[in-house]
Amino acid sequence: MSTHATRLRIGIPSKGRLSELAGELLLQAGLNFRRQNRGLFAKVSGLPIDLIFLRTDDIPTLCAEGAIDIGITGSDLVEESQAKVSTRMRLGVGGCRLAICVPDDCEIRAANELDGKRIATSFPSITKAYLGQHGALAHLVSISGSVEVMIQLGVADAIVDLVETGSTLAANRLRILEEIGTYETVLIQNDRCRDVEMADRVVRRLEGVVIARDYSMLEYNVPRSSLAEAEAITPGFNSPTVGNLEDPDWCSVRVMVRSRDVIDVMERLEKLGASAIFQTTISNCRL
Ligand SMILES: Nc1ncnc2c1ncn2[C@@H]1O[C@H](COP(=O)(O)OP(=O)(O)OP(=O)(O)O)[C@@H](O)[C@H]1O
Ligand SMILES: O=P(O)(O)OC[C@H]1O[C@H](OP(=O)(O)OP(=O)(O)O)[C@H](O)[C@@H]1O
Ligand SMILES: [Mg+2]
Repeated sequence: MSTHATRLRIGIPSKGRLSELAGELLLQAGLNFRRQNRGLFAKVSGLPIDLIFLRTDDIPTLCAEGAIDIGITGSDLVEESQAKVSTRMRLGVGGCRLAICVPDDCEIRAANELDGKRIATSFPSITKAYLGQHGALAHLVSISGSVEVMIQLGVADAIVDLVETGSTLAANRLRILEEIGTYETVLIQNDRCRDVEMADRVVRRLEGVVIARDYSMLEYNVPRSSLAEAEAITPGFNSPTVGNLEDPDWCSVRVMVRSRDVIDVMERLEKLGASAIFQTTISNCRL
């Protein structure tokens, strides 16, 4: 039986690209829930936590207002909303850029040339601030989606929108004029959290998953004479674990390595004389 008088409320995207990413992260962190078809509320099994399924762009405001204690949303939406919330952690997913874009064949070369032009965007606040810093006062047309088509529709001369792969820009014959910022999915928290202890527990669980997704465990044997060099290649998250082998001239090493660096690290260790080098996946961790 829980001793918590109140239940922690976590807001997560109900649909869209962040919805699945957020759900997977929570499940991997042991926050098990079952969402009924199109349901907007779910209990987390065995913990005093409720999940509320909300629109991604409403999550910063609802968190600042105290309707939810913590929430998962895009850092772009947090900035745009100017909501008074703290960013507890970056979740390592949903990376994208916000950029000013103009037609491929357009003469404009810098943001200050946009003075007096019409700009369509779902990010009017960030756009206004950025243009202001660059000496341009533009007429903003606030749109909630399909922003890239607005120039063709004759509504705008330029747009400010999110870019990930750049394929939407290419399909609409647009190019990036200037990049305003880079963003990713974050966990936010309000200052009047109902259960700070439980919120910290959720953060620790998510940290375990986010770090585990980024790192692999590498194990190898190396001659003791080369250990210092091997440790320089694989310094580990804190420090490598070194063990003895039957042969006193050799030792074994277990160490965390960023997954994207593993192939390169393996090659360097092999050159150094290491053998029996194994990479294993980490599915969760506490450091
Ligand atoms: N390629 C991308 N385009 C837009 N947003 C992205 C992209 N990659 C990551 N994101 C992040 O996802 C957030 C949008 O998430 P949301 O859950 O609203 O998904 P969506 O698929 O854009 O939904 P919608 O159908 O409302 O457009 C952005 O604010 C941003 O933080
Ligand atoms: O660089 P890319 O990989 O092409 O991704 C960027 C595009 O994806 C998003 O649109 P979304 O799919 O959310 O549609 P929307 O315009 O209806 O929001 C965003 O608004 C861009 O249009
Ligand atoms: Mg969208």
